[in-house]
Amino acid sequence: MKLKDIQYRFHEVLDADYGIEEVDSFFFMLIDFCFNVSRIQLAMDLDYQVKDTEKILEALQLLKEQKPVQYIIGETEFYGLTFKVNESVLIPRPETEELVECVIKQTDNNPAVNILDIGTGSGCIAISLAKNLENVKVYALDISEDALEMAKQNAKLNGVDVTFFKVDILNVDCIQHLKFDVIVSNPPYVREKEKPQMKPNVLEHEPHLALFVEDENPLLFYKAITDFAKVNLKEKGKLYFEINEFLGRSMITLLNDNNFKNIELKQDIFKKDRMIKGDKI
Ligand SMILES: C[S@@+](CC[C@H](N)C(=O)[O-])C[C@H]1O[C@@H](n2cnc3c(N)ncnc32)[C@H](O)[C@@H]1O
Repeated sequence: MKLKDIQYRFHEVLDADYGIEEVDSFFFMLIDFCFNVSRIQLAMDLDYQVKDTEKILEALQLLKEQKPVQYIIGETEFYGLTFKVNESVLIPRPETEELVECVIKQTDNNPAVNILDIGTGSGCIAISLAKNLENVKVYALDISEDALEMAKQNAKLNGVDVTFFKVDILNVDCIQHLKFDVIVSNPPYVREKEKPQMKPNVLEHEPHLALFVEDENPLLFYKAITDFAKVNLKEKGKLYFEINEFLGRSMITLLNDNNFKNIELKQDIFKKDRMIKGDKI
């Protein structure tokens, strides 16, 4: 079968759900994954033929069912690194790369540093920091055994040493003895009431444990992590959060009320409040 005919079929089946550009991007990712054929190779040979089409047509069906392409392929890219992903971990987002960038810039020239990533999921934050910073010891925790399994595979894949713990940060007691220079977290922050605005591929396939928090207590995780940081950050240690774009002001108040200083609220590339940092005095 000609690849061009498969591309035509992709557009026929998926354009109404995703739009032309996104469907092309799925198609090119999938021909690379299924046949090891690049977009350029196809452009140079428009009659390119493939034999075993079962895998790509199955992927087309899964996309129609709103399964994210990253779960179909089983991996994604984050901060220039490859991460394995499955439905037990959130697909790492570009906004989170900005958080990593910010931690790296502010940690770069420091001597030996202990870092903790809370709610590590795929391990994307912890592993990117371990890969890009020298003289760091990186720890990461999550409540989900399955997510930790994936994160451990990703640490191995990227050749870094990260110590993982299974911990419920809302009921934490077992790592009280460790002190950190940096604590970073992208915890669950989507309020249940925001569900109607979410796309079905996120809502139906990504882990709700990673996404949602009750409407009545949207800062639940931030409060617990701030309390934890008050005890477990070293003096002058830094606390970094990715945040819900609607809760920037409340987050400033939370950090202020807990005596954090040099608070910086930052926006992402879409000009939405997305990151906050505070220093423990
Ligand atoms: C928004 S995801 C972030 C995943 C990853 N750090 C990232 O940025 O892509 C939040 C993570 O917090 C974890 N989590 C949820 N409740 C938790 C709890 N009570 N204690 C520890 N981790 C929790 C979820 O399993 C999920 O991996």
